[in-house]
Amino acid sequence: MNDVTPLDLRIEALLADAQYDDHPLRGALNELYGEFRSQLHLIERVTHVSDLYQHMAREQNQSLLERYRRQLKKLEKIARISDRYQAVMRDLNEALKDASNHDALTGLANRRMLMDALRTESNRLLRQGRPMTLVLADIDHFKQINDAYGHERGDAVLVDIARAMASSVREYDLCGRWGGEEFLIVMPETGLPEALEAVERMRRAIAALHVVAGEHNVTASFGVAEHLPGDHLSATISRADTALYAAKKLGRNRCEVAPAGSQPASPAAD
Ligand SMILES: Nc1nc2c(ncn2[C@@H]2O[C@H](COP(=O)(O)OP(=O)(O)OP(=O)(O)O)[C@@H](O)[C@H]2O)c(=O)[nH]1
Repeated sequence: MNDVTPLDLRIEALLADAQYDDHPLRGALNELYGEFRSQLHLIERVTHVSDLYQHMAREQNQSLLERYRRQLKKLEKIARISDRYQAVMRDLNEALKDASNHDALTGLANRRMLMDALRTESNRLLRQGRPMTLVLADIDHFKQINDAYGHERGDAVLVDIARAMASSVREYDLCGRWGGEEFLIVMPETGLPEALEAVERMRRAIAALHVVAGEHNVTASFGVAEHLPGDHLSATISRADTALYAAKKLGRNRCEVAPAGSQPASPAAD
């Protein structure tokens, strides 16, 4: 409501005064004042509607802001869940990769990982023109452990021997389980003299476990073959195997070195 001003009071008093009833300007003043009041009323209504509109717009803005904040919170929650899900998937993938590359019993590299490493290393060494050495190790009289103490004890001995061998090689050598009670050690950029030193460390570490198999302390035999750039992998593995067989024949708990250069196996497996 508009306030009544002193001018309003004055005009209203003039219009009410009987002495001006016949004044020629009275009618015009009355009309003008009436017009003024109705314009004022109109302005008040427009102002009121505008206030209402602004209030509604403010409310709408606030509810939009509120909805935006709620959506943002939901999105943040979804992003957190997605991050956690991705981390779980990453861990699962790692675990899967780890399981597919490692032997479940000993934790060493399995045959698949050994073959991958062999291919990678032989290609790298071919480019660099450098040798590597492969060592096949086989536990002696292992069957007697199983026969005397049971398969579980045999498994435990395999784990101990695997640990002893892996800790006897350098960190860039790869010691893996080739199968059964047989192990393969890949020694990149390694010539025969260094490889034989590592084999001797392994042989001693196994003997030092003092695991008894029947009448024997458990030992291992080793076959060593140098892989020169250009050699076929399958041929080198085969030479190491032949040398291992020779070590067994010559009394076990020893190492034999394959003669250089002979390529007995088919290169098709490379
Ligand atoms: N406990 C256990 N035994 C295994 C495993 N893999 C292979 N073997 C056993 O290892 C034994 C290997 O026996 P053989 O091949 O006769 O060789 P060995 O008794 O070690 O004799 P030499 O190699 O000639 O010195 C077998 O009895 C297999 O059952 C395994 O994962 N766990």
